[in-house]
Amino acid sequence: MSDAPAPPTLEPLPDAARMRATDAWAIERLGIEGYALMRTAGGALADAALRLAAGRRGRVLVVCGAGNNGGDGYVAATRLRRAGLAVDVRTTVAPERLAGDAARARADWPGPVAPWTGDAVDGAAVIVDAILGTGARGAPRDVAADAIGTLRAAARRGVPVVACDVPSGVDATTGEVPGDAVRATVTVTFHRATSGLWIAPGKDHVGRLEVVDIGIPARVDAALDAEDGTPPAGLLGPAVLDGLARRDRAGTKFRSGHVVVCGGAPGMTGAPCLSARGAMRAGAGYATLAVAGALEPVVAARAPMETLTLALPTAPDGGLAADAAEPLLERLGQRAGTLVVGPGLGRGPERDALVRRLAAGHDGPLLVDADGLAALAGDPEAVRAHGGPAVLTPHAGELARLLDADGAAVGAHRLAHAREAARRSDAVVVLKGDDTLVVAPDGRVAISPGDAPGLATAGTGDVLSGAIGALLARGADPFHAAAAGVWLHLLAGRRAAAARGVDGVVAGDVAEELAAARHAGRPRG
Ligand SMILES: NC(=O)C1=CN([C@@H]2O[C@H](COP(=O)(O)OP(=O)(O)OC[C@H]3O[C@@H](n4cnc5c(N)ncnc54)[C@H](O)[C@@H]3O)[C@@H](O)[C@H]2O)[C@H](O)CC1
Ligand SMILES: [K+]
Repeated sequence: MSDAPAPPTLEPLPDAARMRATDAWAIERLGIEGYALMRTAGGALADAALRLAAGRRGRVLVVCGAGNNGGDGYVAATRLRRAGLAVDVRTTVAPERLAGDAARARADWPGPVAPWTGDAVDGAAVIVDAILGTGARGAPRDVAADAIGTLRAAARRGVPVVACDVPSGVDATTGEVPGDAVRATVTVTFHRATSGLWIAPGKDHVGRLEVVDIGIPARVDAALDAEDGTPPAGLLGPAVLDGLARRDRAGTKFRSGHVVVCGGAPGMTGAPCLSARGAMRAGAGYATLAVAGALEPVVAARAPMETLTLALPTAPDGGLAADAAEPLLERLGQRAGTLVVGPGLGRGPERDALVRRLAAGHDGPLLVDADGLAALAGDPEAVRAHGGPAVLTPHAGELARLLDADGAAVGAHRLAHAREAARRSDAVVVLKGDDTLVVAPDGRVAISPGDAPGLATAGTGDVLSGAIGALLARGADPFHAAAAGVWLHLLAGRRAAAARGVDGVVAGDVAEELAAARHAGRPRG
């Protein structure tokens, strides 16, 4: 059973290399003048600065770097001056280092250009950051580093900052912030937002994001997609729901998808129940809670009434025993189940052995979450023993443990670590956060737009595991199931917050809202 083959079309988020290729294609193959692109870009930057300057007294400070990002800054300065504003242009490099369009933009600026000094921010009403763009490499160095630090301090004091294309110091591809970075009020980016603008920690420097059409035709993206093996990252949106299988008149509860949630331990019986509830509300026709026999009565009492329970061997500590694997595998095989292992599972050698035996023995879709991931600490390769589609759903701390990496390093290099986990496990990895990243072993990436603070509460991860499990059970391929599950969960979180207030949301509300999230705007879906 497989869903529609066409991949969902999400808003593309190219990396810096793809943006350069796009630029080059438009200029070299379509004959679009590079300086025309720069004039449009700089004009949009000036418009954003004008809006921020309204009602504020003082000069606009435009800080220009060595490349075309600085070139956009000179164009913006020229426009702002023409609009009647006092403009102070500062440069982080000697003007003779400028070349090409940037040198031309510098020459077209009718005012003086002074070298960067820290006191330039004094009395500035608005600052335009045109220091580093998609051509930046590594942590800011030299004068650029000094200027970025000063701009950051000015922003902290409340001076609005417009970033040109990307806040200087943020890596446009990965969202990494290797040194200091500008914190923008508004980031004006050109043609398409790059992936780094949506990935933490860079995402937190972007402020309001404006994507401006600078006249590069969409067919350039299509031509480059056809040339490249791996498409650019995509921003999750409603299109991710396209192609998901739906129930039909001739269907049965098993055809709607069977999810088996394996988890639960003394003191943690709610987690598997929330996961099962998420699965049922995301479309599963049938859900089974596979738990330690000693806990089965408790779980049965708490579980959604539409679910079944399966009592399995209990370990001396009251959680699941390693030899629960065989009866569970038998049940999975009988009823073509998707296995979600981990919610509230608890830790310890019995669980370590159980998770490994399940991964190796189950050949249907598998999702490993929470304590299930802890059982694979330092050994994501263990998932490779699993023959079928697999999804891992760690948050940063769980991913650090899985990879035996430093927690702070995972936070600073989220995309790189998610990619490493996907490569080593050969599974789709969902690295959870405000910028949830969905990464496939073949290099595909989908990024959540986030902005659902109501989800920051206990148990919402369990609901997500069930939702993705339901989509896997219905036959979606693991990347599509994971991406669609993350999107539905995000919408459900926003809906729950709209109904209850951000601080009143509990995980059960999110599970209940999954159904409405799936059907919103798609009455038949
Ligand atoms: N997207 C488009 O189609 C257009 C984009 N435009 C703008 O062009 C920049 C990219 O320009 P580029 O010259 O390639 O790179 P930068 O401006 O980012 O400058 C690179 C320059 O900076 C120096 N440098 C690199 N790394 C560091 C560092 N870590 N510390 C200090 N200095 C550094 C080095 O000298 C490099 O040469 C894009 O962002 C848009 O703003 C076009 O204007 C319109 C079309
Ligand atoms: K910039």
